[in-house]
Amino acid sequence: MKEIIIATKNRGKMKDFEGLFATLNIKVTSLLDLPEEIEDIEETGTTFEENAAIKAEAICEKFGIPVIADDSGLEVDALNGEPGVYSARYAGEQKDDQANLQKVLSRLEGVPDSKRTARFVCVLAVANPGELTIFKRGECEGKIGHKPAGDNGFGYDPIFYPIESDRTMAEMAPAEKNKISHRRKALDQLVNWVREQ
Ligand SMILES: O=c1[nH]c(=O)c2ncn([C@@H]3O[C@H](COP(=O)(O)OP(=O)(O)OP(=O)(O)O)[C@@H](O)[C@H]3O)c2[nH]1
Ligand SMILES: [Mg+2]
Repeated sequence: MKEIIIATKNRGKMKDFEGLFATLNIKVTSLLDLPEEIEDIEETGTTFEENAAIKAEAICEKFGIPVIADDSGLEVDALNGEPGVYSARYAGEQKDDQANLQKVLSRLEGVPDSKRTARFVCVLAVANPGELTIFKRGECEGKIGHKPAGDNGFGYDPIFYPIESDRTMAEMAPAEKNKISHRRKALDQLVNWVREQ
């Protein structure tokens, strides 16, 4: 079985990836699974692409092997695209999913359903030693609800209704989220690209 490192410390993302890569017969290892502790990588970019490249290239350089990184987030139209690249730390440095989603809900108070459109974005960067980093992007359109619902997933999943769904992403089974998610779409693009090589 092939193995690939995903430059992430986010357990929610890793759960998604484990499901997504299982069908490809690839074992995924996160930065939390490595024997040595990996220092936090500062995400100084202002785009998903920049931050994904920073993470993938830092770990690729350290180990000299191919690495995938995921930079992702939620863009809410009524908030001019916020929280965007700052999704993980929207309510502060402690990366608190509950506080983050409550902040979105309170900023959207009084905003009618028709204006609660949003999307999840996922950019995957693949860094290979001595090669240019490549990027694949996936987006999942939806709407922000009025209160959290569901216990699955992570982050903003309990307040995000994918388009034409009457359930939030946190109310969906993991396999169901993995059929329609931004992460799934970005990975599909990446798999297609690999097949074309
Ligand atoms: O409900 C959600 N379902 C998702 O599927 C999803 N994907 C991303 N997000 C949000 O966007 C941040 C990523 O920020 P991010 O890419 O910098 O990752 P992170 O800092 O959490 O971990 P790392 O991969 O950098 O180690 C996350 O923390 C979440 O708040 C999601 N929320
Ligand atoms: Mg991060």
